Amino acid sequence: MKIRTKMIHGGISEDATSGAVSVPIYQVSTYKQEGVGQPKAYEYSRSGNPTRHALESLIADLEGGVRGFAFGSGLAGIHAVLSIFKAGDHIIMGNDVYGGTFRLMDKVMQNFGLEYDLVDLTDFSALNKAIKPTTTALYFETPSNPLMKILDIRQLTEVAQENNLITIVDNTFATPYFQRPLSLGADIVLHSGTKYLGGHSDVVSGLVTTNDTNLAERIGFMQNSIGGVLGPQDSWLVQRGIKTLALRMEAHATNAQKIAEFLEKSPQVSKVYYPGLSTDSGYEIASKQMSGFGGMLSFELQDESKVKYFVESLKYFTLAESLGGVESLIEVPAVMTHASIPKHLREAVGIKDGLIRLSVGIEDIHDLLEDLQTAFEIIRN
Ligand SMILES: Cc1ncc(COP(=O)(O)O)c(C=O)c1O
Ligand SMILES: N[C@@H](CCSC[C@H](N)C(=O)O)C(=O)O
Repeated sequence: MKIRTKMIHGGISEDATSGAVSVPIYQVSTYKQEGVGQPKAYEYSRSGNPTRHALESLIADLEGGVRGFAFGSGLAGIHAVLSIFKAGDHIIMGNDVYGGTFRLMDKVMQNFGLEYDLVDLTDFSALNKAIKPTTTALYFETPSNPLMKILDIRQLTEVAQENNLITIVDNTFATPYFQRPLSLGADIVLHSGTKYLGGHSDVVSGLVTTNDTNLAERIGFMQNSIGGVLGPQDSWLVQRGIKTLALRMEAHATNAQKIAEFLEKSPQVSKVYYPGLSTDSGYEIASKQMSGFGGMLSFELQDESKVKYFVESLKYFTLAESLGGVESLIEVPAVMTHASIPKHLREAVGIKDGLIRLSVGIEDIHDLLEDLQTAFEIIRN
């Protein structure tokens, strides 16, 4: 089955008992048992729920995993995954990750004894130097949030395998439509389902999958033990969102490419970060491992002092945190999505105070370009 068909017919896509072509919302907490300790398919909705199970089987199918897991947020999913490790284990994390992921590692997991180092994973000698006898996993995003840094999944997983490390890839920006890390050697893939998978800025969720049955067992144990599961209504919303993922991702990427090319030509812009530009440092690897470049881009203005004025001058780009919905959003990572990373660390990886991030929606491109053009004119005057 091709990926576009899988989005509609993959996993569990209809109700076995009624024939309903959309899996119903099983709004239930518990299930009648046939005898003492004899549940049928489900026993309690934290441990399993048919609507959530349908979504979980879909993400596994889309990413090529053996089992999927749905959580109440992307961070709840990341927390469950990091919880499979033990105190003293060391994790190497890409140095350009979502601010909340950094905060979870630095301020929460570290208190439980998990150790970590942030490493520039485009630099293989830095990676090799960072590996210690206690290193157990390699964790990264590609494209990364917010610099759209592209990491070579195949090469990184080869290093990880040579050193017995588990590779965990946050595939939120690319989605399984444009990139499937498990097929490139990764062990665990995770998503903020809040973003492109849900696709309509109306649900917070997290999805995880793996192609390793032992890891699936460990993640499943943590999902049930910690309990940060996704509710049935939200599971249904995410599954519905995924049905149109292919169409949306094509539209996001087409618009983002045009906006990136427009920004690159603007005299008021000093730098554009978008892997679909042939001048971008990630273009070559992205062309190899992705089938499209996605809908996210960042840029810097020549005059950093105009950033606030610029982002507040737009009509169709809503000033808001989050991404991946049908509507275009704009934000300033240093003070919004990545404010939880200390300034010196942010600046060391290149997240300047003036960096602007766009989540390019699927509106008419002419309106989006006109909106940006008008804002440039406003700040010039
Ligand atoms: C790349 C990435 N991963 C994970 C997360 C966490 O997801 P959530 O907000 O759904 O917890 C986010 C954003 O929040 C993100 O941008
Ligand atoms: N204020 C929130 C930050 C949400 S960021 C949401 C998303 N990952 C994005 O990058 O836009 C927090 O502190 O958690």
